[in-house]
Amino acid sequence: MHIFIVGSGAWGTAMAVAAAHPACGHHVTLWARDAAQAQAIEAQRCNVRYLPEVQLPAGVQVASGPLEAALSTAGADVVVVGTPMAALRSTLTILGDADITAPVAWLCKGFEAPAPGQAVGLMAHEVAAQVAPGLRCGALSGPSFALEVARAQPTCLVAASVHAQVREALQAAFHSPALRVYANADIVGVEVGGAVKNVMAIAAGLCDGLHLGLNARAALLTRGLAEITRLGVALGARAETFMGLSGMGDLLLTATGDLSRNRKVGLLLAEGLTLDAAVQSLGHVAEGVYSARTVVQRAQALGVEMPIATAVVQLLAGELDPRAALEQLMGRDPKDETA
Ligand SMILES: NC(=O)C1=CN([C@@H]2O[C@H](COP(=O)(O)OP(=O)(O)OC[C@H]3O[C@@H](n4cnc5c(N)ncnc54)[C@H](O)[C@@H]3O)[C@@H](O)[C@H]2O)C=CC1
Ligand SMILES: O=C(CO)COP(=O)(O)O
Repeated sequence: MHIFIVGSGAWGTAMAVAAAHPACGHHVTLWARDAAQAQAIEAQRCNVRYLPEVQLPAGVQVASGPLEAALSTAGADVVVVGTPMAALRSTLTILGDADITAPVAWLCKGFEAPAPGQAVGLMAHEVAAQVAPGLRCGALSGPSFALEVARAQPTCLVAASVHAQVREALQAAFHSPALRVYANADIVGVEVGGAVKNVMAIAAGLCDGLHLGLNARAALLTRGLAEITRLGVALGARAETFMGLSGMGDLLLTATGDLSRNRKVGLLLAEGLTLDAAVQSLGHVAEGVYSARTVVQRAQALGVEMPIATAVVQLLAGELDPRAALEQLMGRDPKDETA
């Protein structure tokens, strides 16, 4: 197969490496918006800026220049959008205008900040429905740190789409002995799980950075998953999805794994860094920082309570310090666990 990946950050590059690995054996075009970055990746056969120490297999070809032209030259079987959420709308607009007929999948995990003239921020599949309704598309998500995938360490992903053709194309493109790709028709659940776990991972970083203890972290993850599930179900997802790879799986990984950028934001805030300083020090996107407010707005609009996510929003806005957030959460009235 020929796979075209838009965006050459850590994750786009790792997925290019995975698909071109001899175990998968596909031909990949990795498109970078910055020509100088594309040249550097090609010259070194390594993305030193975003994924150092991993060599690109021979099957990866690096491209740049106008995206429309690169896409039409490539004639890809699958197109993958590996940009952050903030660039999804503009990228899907280009793909929609180019009348791409191949299946399209995005890798980003977030909720959009409200676009101009829009009351609420959208999930990725809602953005696609707005700007590129003709695309056959879906999400590729699940617990997966880029570095481990690029090193062919065992990983499971989930391909989510309402179109069986898209789910099957993603499995054909990426399934290998190192990378199992499950299919799930519940795109709402998969997207909510992938986006909201980033917000919970910021909270988990804070929890660990403040040395609140293992009990506290287990409580945070469990009640965090309850919040994620409540919001997802209210948005139309199936509750079972949140016990899967994009729910519990990605929450566990991101909230406890030190490769997570979202968790790192929480750890750095606990050290007393400002949000700007924490974000600057990452050198990569931490989607939870940008999604948290939209997540809470969508929850409020549906009458869904999300006390942990709400505390994260207040913390990120500088309206609450971590200790006050803890008091706010622990001071809530007793509740029925399953309510
Ligand atoms: N890094 C990881 O382990 C994983 C990341 N993700 C998700 O994938 C998305 C991308 O993450 P990373 O690659 O890690 O981010 P990153 O911060 O490493 O790289 C972002 C890349 O996107 C590029 N970019 C930004 N705007 C663009 C545009 N308009 N067109 C083309 N390229 C553009 C940047 O130049 C940069 O190369 C995020 O939503 C993240 O949550 C999902 C699973 C794993
Ligand atoms: O989504 C991820 C792992 O599945 C990556 O998480 P971070 O963006 O927090 O590094």
